[in-house]
Amino acid sequence: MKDEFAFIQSLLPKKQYHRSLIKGIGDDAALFHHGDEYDTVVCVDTLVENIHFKRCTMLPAHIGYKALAVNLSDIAAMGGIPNYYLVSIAVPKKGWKDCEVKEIYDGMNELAERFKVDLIGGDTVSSNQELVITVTAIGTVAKGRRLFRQNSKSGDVVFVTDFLGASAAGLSLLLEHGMNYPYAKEQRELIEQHQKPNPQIKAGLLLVNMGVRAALNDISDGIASEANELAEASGKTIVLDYGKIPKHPALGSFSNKEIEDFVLYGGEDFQLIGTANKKNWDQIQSAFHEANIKITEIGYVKNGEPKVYLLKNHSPFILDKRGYNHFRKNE
Ligand SMILES: Nc1ncnc2c1ncn2[C@@H]1O[C@H](COP(=O)(O)OP(=O)(O)OP(=O)(O)O)[C@@H](O)[C@H]1O
Ligand SMILES: Cc1ncc(C[n+]2csc(CCOP(=O)(O)O)c2C)c(N)n1
Ligand SMILES: [Mg+2]
Ligand SMILES: [Mg+2]
Ligand SMILES: [Mg+2]
Repeated sequence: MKDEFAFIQSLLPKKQYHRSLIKGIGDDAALFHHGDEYDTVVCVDTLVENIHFKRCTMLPAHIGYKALAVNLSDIAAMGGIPNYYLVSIAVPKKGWKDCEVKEIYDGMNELAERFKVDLIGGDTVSSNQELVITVTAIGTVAKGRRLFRQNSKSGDVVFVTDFLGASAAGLSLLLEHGMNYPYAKEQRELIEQHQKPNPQIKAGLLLVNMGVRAALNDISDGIASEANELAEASGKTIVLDYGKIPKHPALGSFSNKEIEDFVLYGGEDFQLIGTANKKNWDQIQSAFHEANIKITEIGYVKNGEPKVYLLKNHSPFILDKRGYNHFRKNE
């Protein structure tokens, strides 16, 4: 296989059996009609040993925590509330103690308790080499209020939550020094963001509860990739200003080139990038301020080809859909 996204495009079904389906393949999660007040939202994501983590980058509890977090992040990107999750785990025949596998579940449980999500099932199998964990998350979103990637309109503000770049920087430290190294406080902050990302459920909900039109996507593959997904889904041009993108304050010891790579292409920050009507922007900012969630304007949407431009030192260049792509070489 050459390209993850081209493969997914080739899977789009030509027909649909159920009228209750609102959105299938193509967003962070699928959505279908459920009752009068809510729609159901469902997503699934997998972590694979030596692709998403190594034994030297994550403890078992981190693996569990992150496997659930990446799914709750997709629910957040739809403006949903997570309710349930299922876990499928393939455990290598050698190298994993029972208590370590249990710790994976302890890590999941820590996050599940925070967001009040119930473990309702799963599957347990063996594998020959590597550990694989797949989580399916199920939630609800207020009827008609979902935040699809295709919702961007010309004139919208582009925004991002919190800071970017921490996870990739944390990973680079872990790959260089491992977990048992006397890291400085700032370095530990970056590592924590990599091992235990915080799904922005509250941010998605704030937008939904305000009833504003917004497009939303969570940042798993890097902002360059996710901004392109918004542009493609909405058929609009997105212009981002590099100077306005909030870089994690603990990145200070890295070079400008490294910071740029982490922020634009690193991925796994699990922040939300979105667009919203300019006329609602003040209201959105106040609501986020009150909820103590950082949100930053980083660009705008305009009519044109579905592309992303990045303004750096006032000159624009095309920001390619580069970032993490399974099957492609990731620079
Ligand atoms: N193998 C597959 N079969 C069917 N649908 C798929 C498959 N892989 C991905 N999809 C669907 O394609 C869309 C995009 O998936 P993708 O995994 O890129 O999004 P994501 O989960 O938000 O990102 P990430 O996995 O990087 O966190 C989703 O609707 C997803 O359900
Ligand atoms: C050991 C190790 N090497 C590299 C990475 C980086 N990485 C792996 S998958 C991915 C994108 C998100 O995954 P997906 O698209 O499947 O959601 C990224 C940025 C890592 N986490 N651990
Ligand atoms: Mg996503
Ligand atoms: Mg996915
Ligand atoms: Mg991905």
